Amino acid sequence: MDIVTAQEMYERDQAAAEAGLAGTMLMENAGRAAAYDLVKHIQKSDRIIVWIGAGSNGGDGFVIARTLLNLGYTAEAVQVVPDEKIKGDAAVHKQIFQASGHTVKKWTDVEDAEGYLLRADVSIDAMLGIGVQGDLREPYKQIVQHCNEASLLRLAVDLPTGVPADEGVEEFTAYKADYTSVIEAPKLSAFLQHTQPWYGQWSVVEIGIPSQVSPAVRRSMWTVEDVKRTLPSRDDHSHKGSHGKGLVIGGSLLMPGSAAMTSRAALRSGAGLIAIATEEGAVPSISPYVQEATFVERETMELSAYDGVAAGMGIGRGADARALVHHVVTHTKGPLLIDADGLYVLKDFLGKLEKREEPTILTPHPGEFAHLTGRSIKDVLLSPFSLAEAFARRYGVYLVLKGPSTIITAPDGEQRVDVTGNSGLAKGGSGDALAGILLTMLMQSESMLDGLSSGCVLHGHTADRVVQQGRSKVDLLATDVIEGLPGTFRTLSSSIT
Ligand SMILES: NC(=O)C1=CN([C@@H]2O[C@H](COP(=O)(O)OP(=O)(O)OC[C@H]3O[C@@H](n4cnc5c(N)ncnc54)[C@H](O)[C@@H]3O)[C@@H](O)[C@H]2O)[C@@H](O)CC1
Ligand SMILES: [K+]
Repeated sequence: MDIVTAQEMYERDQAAAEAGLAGTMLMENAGRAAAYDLVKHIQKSDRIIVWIGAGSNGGDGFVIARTLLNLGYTAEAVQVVPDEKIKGDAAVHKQIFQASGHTVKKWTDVEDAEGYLLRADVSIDAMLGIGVQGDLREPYKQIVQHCNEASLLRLAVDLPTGVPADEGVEEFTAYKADYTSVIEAPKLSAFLQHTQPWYGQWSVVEIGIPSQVSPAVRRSMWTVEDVKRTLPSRDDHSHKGSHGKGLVIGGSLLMPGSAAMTSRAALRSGAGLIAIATEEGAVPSISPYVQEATFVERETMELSAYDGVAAGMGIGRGADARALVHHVVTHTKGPLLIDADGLYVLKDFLGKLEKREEPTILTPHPGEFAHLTGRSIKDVLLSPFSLAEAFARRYGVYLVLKGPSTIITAPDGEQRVDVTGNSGLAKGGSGDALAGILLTMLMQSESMLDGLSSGCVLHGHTADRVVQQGRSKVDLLATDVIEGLPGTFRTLSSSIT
């Protein structure tokens, strides 16, 4: 499913119009689709207010109110702006609403706003959508404040009023939705840490724009269904060499667990062979946890003898670590993933990445990405899509920017978003497990972007499954996720079991 900016959404509407789907038709489709989606959250006995703003989001509101009344719900349409502001397609639908025998109520006629809201059970916000610019003006602001304080179910259409569609906007006042029915495609703000909570739960309603006419968007969600569709199958005649021979360069005397978890996660994800290059003193702690792995010495390791290398977890941030990662970056010929401490020390010679011919994969969380880019974490969280794209293009790398919505960016700027996983993953070790899964995926997948996206979903989806099956978000450990991988592979494809 595509993820769009406001501009891309307008281009899509425009393309539909050129194909003959007039704005009024799309509005009818959007309003009806949203109404049928929203009623899943509404009881027949509920008293509903539909708030209608000045633009096309308000136009959707007239269609929604008419549809709800047709279905026998108790709904009032409240127009929050003067009549002359209702124009174009929205005016057409206002007229249809009135010609159907319904009355449009005006916000200016509402006396005792608090009492009015107290009598309602459900509020449907069709005030503003992707057209919002700057902070809310009146009367939107006071209506939003009243609604946010009232104890009613808050539903929204396309976006909660006031939430910007795009990234980069820090300050705004917005309607706090419990649920949002998103029109046609999710907007960037549905995935950002500071805007996503305003949506509540959300899902997307399809409004009839033919995909053939939609301008291509190089940004989409990657889901369990996509993993099922693309996961490499395991040939009956395969041998251990067919599934990838990987090298994990990580761990140290004080941090042996990281390399252990990365290696075990790689093997649990189907890698054929895993070798570990670690500090000698760490071997006794690592080997019992991952008996299938072999060990090589860092001084003599053959960096080009592997189908994939993952480096950096638990190596520390000192001069030795820096020299190690420099050596790895300049001598590894095949695909190379760098994580954790490796990213920290990489900062000093980022330019070396541009010279690599085989894929480089960096897997930072926002703090590590802030360090790599010299930006603040706040900037990264405000504009992760554009910063990730610029970085991936500049250094020619695949960037896996981890978070509740993980953004995977290819060197050509194409982006995927994985929203699986839960707060139980916000713990030490999660990144090590993910790096191991990604190491295997990058050795086995025909498309690097598909493989990395699937690796992220495998990790998050497994965490979700393990939590559903008895662990909680409080006690979930990275090792639980690794041991949950077999269950995930079993459920994903019959050809894998
Ligand atoms: N053909 C289309 O374009 C379709 C549009 N659709 C709906 O239309 C919406 C986009 O419509 P519009 O482009 O008219 O935009 P909006 O309906 O989001 O809002 C535009 C209006 O908001 C006012 N406004 C902007 N910022 C404001 C602020 N800070 N305070 C107060 N008022 C402000 C503008 O003056 C304008 O009157 C989508 O979100 C979607 O809900 C759907 O009906 C599907 C089809
Ligand atoms: K809205």
